[in-house]
Amino acid sequence: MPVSSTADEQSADNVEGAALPVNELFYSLQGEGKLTGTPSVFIRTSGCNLRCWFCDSYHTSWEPTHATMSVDEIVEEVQSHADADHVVLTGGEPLIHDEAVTLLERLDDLGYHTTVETNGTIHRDAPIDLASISPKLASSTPTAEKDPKGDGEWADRHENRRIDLDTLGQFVDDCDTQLKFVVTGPDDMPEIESLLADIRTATSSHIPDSDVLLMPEGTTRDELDNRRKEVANLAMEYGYRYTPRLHVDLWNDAPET
Ligand SMILES: C[S@@+](CC[C@H](N)C(=O)[O-])C[C@H]1O[C@@H](n2cnc3c(N)ncnc32)[C@H](O)[C@@H]1O
Ligand SMILES: Nc1nc2[nH]cc(C(=O)O)c2c(=O)[nH]1
Ligand code: SF4
Ligand SMILES: [Mg+2]
Repeated sequence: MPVSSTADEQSADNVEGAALPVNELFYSLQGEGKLTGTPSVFIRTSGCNLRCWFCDSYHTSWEPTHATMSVDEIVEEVQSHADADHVVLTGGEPLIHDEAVTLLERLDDLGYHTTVETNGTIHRDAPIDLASISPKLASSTPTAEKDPKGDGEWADRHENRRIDLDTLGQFVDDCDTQLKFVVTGPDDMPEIESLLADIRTATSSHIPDSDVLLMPEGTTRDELDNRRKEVANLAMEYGYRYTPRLHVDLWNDAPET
């Protein structure tokens, strides 16, 4: 479903009941994490509380764009992909929206397996089969040199918001989780190690190393060609999993993939 209206152009006034700003909704293969390769319907909401400089979904964060869809319309479109029994709710940051809970409850009632792709800063009580948490490292901060849009105006806000240990602990307590770190290079590893130790302290649940995934930063095949081997070697060195970005390998940076 191509979506081109902007937040300002379309209001929720003509949508009945619970509604969400949807940037795109499409059928693809899960490209990241433990369920890589699983046919899945993706619902990408718009709006985010962070601003990673590398965000591969620029039109949900730096320049949010969306159509407003009711939960009924979203569910109907999900069901039109008759062969899918997995749904991925992503964004943007999907959990900034109250109505994400209503949507997840409806999908759960219908028997779908739900994965939520989240930055782990907002926890909600909702039926989530896999919380795919990607805590943001210092290397994600949009400093003046890296800011894709301005001069680092978001850097402080991003830095202050990107990690909330209590919230991360709550996710691990409540849900099946994977911790999926975007890795830009070996310099990220000490922060991953110390953050993981802190999260393990913040939860009573065990986090096995097999639930920790290293994913190379990169939005195009060329960028991944330059980084994937180094990140794979780091996964072996530290005993964590490596996750590819299968959709980028297959379709590069095409929308709705
Ligand atoms: C666009 S985010 C949306 C969900 C949520 N806001 C988050 O960051 O987890 C979806 C996934 O893409 C990852 N991601 C975003 N930009 C990336 C990049 N340039 N390289 C690798 N992964 C990236 C995020 O870390 C997250 O795992
Ligand atoms: N195929 C595919 N798999 C994905 N897994 C997580 C994604 C996301 O943007 O959250 C994503 C995505 O954008 N495409
Ligand atoms: S938290 Fe996710 S959606 Fe938000 S800017 Fe970072 S990668 Fe993009
Ligand atoms: Mg993506």
